[in-house]
Amino acid sequence: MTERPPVAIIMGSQSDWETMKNAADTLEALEIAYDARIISAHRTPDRLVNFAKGARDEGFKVIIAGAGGAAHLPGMAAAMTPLPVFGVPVQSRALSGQDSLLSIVQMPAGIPVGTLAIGKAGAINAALLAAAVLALGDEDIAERLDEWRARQSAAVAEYPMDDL
Ligand SMILES: Nc1c(C(=O)O)ncn1[C@@H]1O[C@H](COP(=O)(O)O)[C@@H](O)[C@H]1O
Repeated sequence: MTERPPVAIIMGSQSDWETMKNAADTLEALEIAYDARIISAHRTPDRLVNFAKGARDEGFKVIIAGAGGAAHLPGMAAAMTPLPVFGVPVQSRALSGQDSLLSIVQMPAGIPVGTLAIGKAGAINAALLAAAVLALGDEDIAERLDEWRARQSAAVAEYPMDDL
């Protein structure tokens, strides 16, 4: 039997993929399998209910949810699953992602969403946090995460250069 991906990346629209692909690429760099799906609390509510209620039984361990504007997806997913949900505010055109950020971050006590930064950095960090959660119970992932960080440190020059 092939092992089920531990991470689900869900997003409100195809238009979010440009941002959320950064989470997928980061997971790939860490050799962590994921399943990416378009699910909208607004446009595909039944798909959300089916996914969120069944996510744990499907074998997922962490959910990364990206959405823009009135970004209800991460919170609604969190309401229907006990799995940790990391929310990525996608940068909206009208309000530069401020709307996405505030929609995701300001959850009522009792249903947490771990909210990341707006856009690409948030998507990358959501993947790294997902990896950190998985690393608690998986030494191979822990090792790959350490190596990833070491590579990142090594790539930062110690002194600034002119004419780059
Ligand atoms: N915030 C949500 C939800 C949701 O929260 O369920 N569903 C779609 N959307 C967002 O609408 C924006 C515009 O979507 P379109 O580009 O499809 O018009 C996207 O950023 C999406 O995440």
